[in-house]
Amino acid sequence: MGFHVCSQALSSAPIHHQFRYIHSISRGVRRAGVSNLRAMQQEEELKPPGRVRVPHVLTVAGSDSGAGAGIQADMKACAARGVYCSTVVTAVTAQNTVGVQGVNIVTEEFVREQLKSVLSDMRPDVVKTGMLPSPGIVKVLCQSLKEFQVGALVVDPVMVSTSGDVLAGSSVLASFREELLPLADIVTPNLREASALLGGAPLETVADMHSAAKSIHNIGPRNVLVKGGDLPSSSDAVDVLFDGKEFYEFRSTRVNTSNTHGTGCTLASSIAAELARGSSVLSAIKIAKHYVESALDYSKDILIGGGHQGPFDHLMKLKNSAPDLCARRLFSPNDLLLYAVTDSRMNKKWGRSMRDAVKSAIEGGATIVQLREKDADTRDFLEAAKTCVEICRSHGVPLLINDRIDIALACDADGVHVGQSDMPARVARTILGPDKIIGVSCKTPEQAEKAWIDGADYIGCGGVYPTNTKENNLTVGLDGLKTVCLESKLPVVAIGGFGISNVRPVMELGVPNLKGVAVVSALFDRESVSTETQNLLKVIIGST
Ligand SMILES: Nc1ncnc2c1ncn2[C@@H]1O[C@H](COP(=O)(O)OP(=O)(O)OP(=O)(O)O)[C@@H](O)[C@H]1O
Ligand SMILES: Cc1ncc(CO)c(N)n1
Ligand SMILES: [Mg+2]
Repeated sequence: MGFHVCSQALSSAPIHHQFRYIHSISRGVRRAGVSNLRAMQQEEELKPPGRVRVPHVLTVAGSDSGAGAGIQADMKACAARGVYCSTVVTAVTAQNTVGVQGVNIVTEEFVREQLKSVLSDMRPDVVKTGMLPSPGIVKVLCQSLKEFQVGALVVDPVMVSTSGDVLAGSSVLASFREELLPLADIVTPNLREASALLGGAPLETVADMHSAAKSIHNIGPRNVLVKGGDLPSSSDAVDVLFDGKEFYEFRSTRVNTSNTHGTGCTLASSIAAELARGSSVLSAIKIAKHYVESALDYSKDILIGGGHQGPFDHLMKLKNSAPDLCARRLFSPNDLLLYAVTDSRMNKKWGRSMRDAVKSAIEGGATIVQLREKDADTRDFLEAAKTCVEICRSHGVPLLINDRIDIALACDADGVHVGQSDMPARVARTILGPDKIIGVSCKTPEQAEKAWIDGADYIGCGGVYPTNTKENNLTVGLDGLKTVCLESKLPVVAIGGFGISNVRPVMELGVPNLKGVAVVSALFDRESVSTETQNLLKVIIGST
């Protein structure tokens, strides 16, 4: 995305959090009352020791039953940006990807009550408004904003949904112009809303957006962002900001998708979220726009609903549980049956690339693959790992990386395997999140218990037989393996010195937790990896 005119304004300002931008960005809401800074200083003094205040946006908006726009979009956007979001509901809509089927307006009295509950107690940093369906509700809001001061006010002047349905009638226009906009730090109309605020002349070009931004600024808001998501002729998604002095154009690549329901609400609440985190207006817009573009790009091929405009995925996670889209599925202990661990030295010895080694193992029937790379440069390893992820994913086989959490994240592997002196599993889980697979090497029941507590998915136990792929490695033997398996709450894969000749006794131990064997030399220190894998698999299946 490009940012024009004034990029130096984007350098991030010092982080004194709320106090800083309260001085710098806003006037309207605070001008009406006594110093908010003093109130916040007092609050800071009263804060119990050891507790931290978190950035907080209050959204005053309508509910969208389809959850792509409105209150639901605001909450998801704030959550995605790490900001708490409280909600005052102004209307409940029956809405889906086809359009708006019904609107039920909340009474002015009850909007007032919700505002009072939140503003008097929870002290949001920023208020963001969306659907305000009646002049009475706008009035109640403006009164509350004057009574309980906030750090900034972001107004998304929602009037008509993209489906063409009216969410706030023309009677609200006058209230917007006369009461709400003069209090706003930033107002974010789309093309139709900008046109309506200015009496109806259509906006068709970026030049029109510039003059509209300037005219709306005369109504009183401190900043005006005219959004060009619906500009028909533009290959970029261009938004124009006027701050009273200068124009700024924010451009991002137009994502080719029909899943754009709620982009406007999302942009405005992301701007509010960044303001709450202490950004300047310019930085907040830049970050918010980049976020919307990323979320649209991530969601461009998801399918929710049969209408012409679908929602998108604010948290960019939904595809994790859609196997059709990324061929990644949740970990199953049965994946451990024949676990192939690559070895860089063996690959070198046999003149194979990591990619070819992995491909042959999968062709032979390996059910999970771990890349164990001790020699390569990080950059080379990453490139090879990316290729292996593609191969594994196209075969539905999980791919793990030994030890290197950074590589696992960078190549989007399915998880990691860590040893007792690598990154602790608990930290790995925090970094990788709940969806990645984590395995831990364990030799004792105590280590297995710790792996379970730390949130691992399986343990690797060994070396069972002596092996030369690991120096100074204590052998636990079949008895040690059995003890760990009986105690472990996690599924176990046995490792260490396995081949066709000695795998059977392991599989015949008869402990339910033992789910498979992990093999290095017997697959990769051989002429044909796929043949060896196939033959070993036959023995394993034969003995289970
Ligand atoms: N296809 C797209 N690709 C990238 N950015 C987009 C796309 N569509 C909209 N945007 C961006 O999303 C933001 C919201 O723009 P838009 O003009 O669609 O608002 P809106 O019409 O109020 O949204 P809503 O659909 O919620 O009513 C803007 O920053 C816009 O540039
Ligand atoms: C409730 C609600 N607010 C805002 C919009 C605008 O996208 C919508 N469609 N629905
Ligand atoms: Mg739109």
